[in-house]
Amino acid sequence: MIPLVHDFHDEVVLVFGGGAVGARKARRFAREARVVVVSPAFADADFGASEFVRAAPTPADVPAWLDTAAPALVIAATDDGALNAAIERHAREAGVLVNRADRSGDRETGSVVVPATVADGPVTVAVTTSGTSPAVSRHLRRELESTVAGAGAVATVVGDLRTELQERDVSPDARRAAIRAVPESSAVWAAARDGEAEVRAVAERVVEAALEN
Ligand SMILES: C[C@@]1(CC(=O)O)c2cc3[nH]c(cc4nc(cc5[nH]c(cc(n2)[C@H]1CCC(=O)O)[C@@](C)(CC(=O)O)[C@@H]5CCC(=O)O)C(CC(=O)O)=C4CCC(=O)O)c(CCC(=O)O)c3CC(=O)O
Ligand SMILES: NC(=O)C1=CN([C@@H]2O[C@H](COP(=O)(O)OP(=O)(O)OC[C@H]3O[C@@H](n4cnc5c(N)ncnc54)[C@H](O)[C@@H]3O)[C@@H](O)[C@H]2O)C=CC1
Repeated sequence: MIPLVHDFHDEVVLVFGGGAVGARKARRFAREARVVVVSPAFADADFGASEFVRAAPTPADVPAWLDTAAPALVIAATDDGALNAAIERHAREAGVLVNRADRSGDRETGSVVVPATVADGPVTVAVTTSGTSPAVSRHLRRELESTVAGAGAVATVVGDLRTELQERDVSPDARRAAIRAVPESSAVWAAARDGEAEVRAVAERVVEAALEN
C-alpha cells in the first residue's frame, strides 16, 4: 500500500454505520469533506459536521446509495460483515475508493486504510501498519506527538523564507543550502516552543549566516 494525501474539499464521503467507529471516521473526514452517515441508529458520539440519514440499507440497496451520493470515498463501518462486504464490492464496481473498518491484512483493489495522524499546522505525520495492527499505529502516533510539536510553525516560516529568497538575487544552490539549514538548526526547533514570530527571528539569522558562507 502506498500513502497519498488527498484533498477532500467539495467531495462527499459516504459512511455506512453510525457506531463509535463510524463516528470517528465521520468526525475526521467532516473537517474537510461533506460527510453523509447512513445508519438505522446513531451512537451518542461526536460526528462533526456530518449529515445523518436514518435508514438500514440491505446489500441490494447499496448501488442506489452510491448513485445518489456520488461519493469520492465510501466507509463501511457497520457491524454487519455481509453488508460491509457488499459495500466494498459495489464501491469497487463503481470505481469509488472504499475503506472497510472491519478488516485487517490483505485488501482489495481500490481499498484505503485510514492512518493514525499527528497534525501541527500544515504538517501532518501519518502512521499505517498497512492494516496489520491499528494498536501499533496508535502507539507510534503517541510517540510522535512530541516530535511533531512546533513543526507547523517551522514549516510555515521556512515556506515564507523560501518564497522571499526566490525573489532575492541569490543563486539557486545558495538558496537551497540556506533553506535546508533552517530545519537543521536546533535553535529553530527550540524557538518553536515559543511561537512563529520567535521561529522567524531565529530562522532569519540562520539564513543570513548560510548566505554569508
Ligand atoms: C485496518 C483498519 C481499517 C480502517 O479503519 O481504516 C482498522 C481496522 C480495525 N481496527 C480495529 C481495532 C482498533 N482500532 C483502533 C484504533 C484505530 N484504528 C485505526 C485504523 C484502522 N483500523 C485501519 C488500519 C490502520 C493501520 O494501517 O495501522 C486508526 C489508526 C485510525 C482511525 O480509525 O481513526 C485508529 C487509531 C487512531 C489513533 O489513536 O491515532 C484501536 C485502538 C483504540 O481504539 O484505542 C483498536 C482496538 C485495538 C486493536 O484491536 O488493535 C479492529 C478490530 C475490531 C474488533 O475488535 O473486532 C479492526 C478490524 C480488524 O482488525 O479486523
Ligand atoms: N477500524 C477501526 O478502528 C475499528 C473497527 N471495528 C470494526 O468496525 C465495526 C463497527 O464498530 P463499532 O462502530 O464499534 O460498532 P457498533 O456496533 O457500535 O456500530 C455499528 C453501527 O452499524 C449500524 N448498522 C447496522 N445495520 C446497518 C445497516 N443496514 N446500514 C447502516 N448501518 C447499519 C448500527 O446501527 C450501528 O450504528 C465492527 O464490526 C468492528 O469489527 C471496531 C473497532 C475499531
